Amino acid sequence: MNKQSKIYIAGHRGMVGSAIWRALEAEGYTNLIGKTSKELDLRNQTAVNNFISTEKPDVIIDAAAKVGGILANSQYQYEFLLENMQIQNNLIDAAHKHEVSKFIFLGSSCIYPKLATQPLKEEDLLTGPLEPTNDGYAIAKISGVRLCKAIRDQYGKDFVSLMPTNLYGPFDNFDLKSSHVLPAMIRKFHEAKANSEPVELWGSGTPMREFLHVDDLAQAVIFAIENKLPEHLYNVGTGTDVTIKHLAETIQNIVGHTGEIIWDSTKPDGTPRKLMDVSKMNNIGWKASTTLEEGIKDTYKWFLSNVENYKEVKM
Ligand SMILES: NC(=O)c1ccc[n+]([C@@H]2O[C@H](COP(=O)([O-])OP(=O)(O)OC[C@H]3O[C@@H](n4cnc5c(N)ncnc54)[C@H](OP(=O)(O)O)[C@@H]3O)[C@@H](O)[C@H]2O)c1
Ligand SMILES: C[C@@H]1O[C@H](OP(=O)(O)OP(=O)(O)OC[C@H]2O[C@@H](n3cnc4c(=O)[nH]c(N)nc43)[C@H](O)[C@@H]2O)[C@@H](O)[C@H](O)[C@@H]1O
Repeated sequence: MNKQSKIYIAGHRGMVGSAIWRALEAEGYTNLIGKTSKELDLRNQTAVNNFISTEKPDVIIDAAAKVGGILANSQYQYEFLLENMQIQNNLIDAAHKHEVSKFIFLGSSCIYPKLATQPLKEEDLLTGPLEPTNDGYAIAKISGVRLCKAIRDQYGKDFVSLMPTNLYGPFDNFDLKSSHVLPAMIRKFHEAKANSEPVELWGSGTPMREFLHVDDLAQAVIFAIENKLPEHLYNVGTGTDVTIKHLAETIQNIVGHTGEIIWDSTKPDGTPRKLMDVSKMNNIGWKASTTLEEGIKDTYKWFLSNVENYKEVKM
């Protein structure tokens, strides 16, 4: 790819899409295109097909999806399964029909079996039952991985799937019903700190999670744009994880909250652990560089400048 290649970032206003856009601009890419969901509903097959046939991008990055934390995923399984399959099927098939030369599909670490041996290797895919709280979302993402693999194997095209671990950073979703844990904790501790009120967190605090700053993921995507990756599927993470309790204490310290933490055991824990084996991606040349503490500080700083504009998401 050269710096004038036309790159369509589906979902360019989201946390991931906007980070990829910023990173590509910073690298000197000049021909980026994006559409909001109002301008182009990616669930609409005809509209997607027309858009891709008119624009003829060289590269498509699929960062558009219905995304949410553990509660939203478990409550809206139908929408997470259906809408994600619609969005990715429409994009992948239009890219195939209109000779897009590179397609980067973004999935998630929840595609791997709930109780797979840790750390999770790419080869663990489809070797056991999924975590029930995100079964719909995971099945949609697995089908996206397999669709890209089928095109790659059958037609020799450069379609590749990157599986990021739990992500966070600027433009994250801070809506408490639909967000992931890290932005939820930032908001909860921030709002409780003035009066040292107690903060209620979900589950037992014992599950372990790996967290990657979204700017590091953006670098992995640029790496995949600039290199033809030899395999169809790569894990993208830091290779280290922490307990949810440790995450809570770290965020509590950074935000400056001094009140009590209460664990609400009526809320689900989800999968006990999902640490990625990132050796494949590390061995070909990409590595995460942001520490969890630096990343949380950066995200809290962003949150403070945008505190008036919480993204309240209707699932
Ligand atoms: N967040 C994480 O922890 C995480 C972890 C692993 C993988 N990922 C993956 O990364 C990708 C992006 O996630 P994110 O966190 O950036 O989510 P996000 O902030 O919610 O952004 C999602 C984007 O998708 C677009 N979108 C959703 N439905 C659409 C539709 N019907 N038509 C057109 N556009 C639509 C939205 O567009 P509008 O803004 O225009 O409505 C939005 O920009 C997803 O594939 C997700 O699975 C995320
Ligand atoms: C990356 C995504 O991760 C999602 O799983 P998953 O890591 O459990 O998603 P999270 O919603 O980030 O939750 C991670 C852990 O943090 C706990 N937690 C504690 N307090 C809170 C809180 O206030 N809000 C939230 N949201 N969690 C909280 C939650 O119970 C769970 O054990 C999947 O459902 C998706 O499919 C996707 O893979």
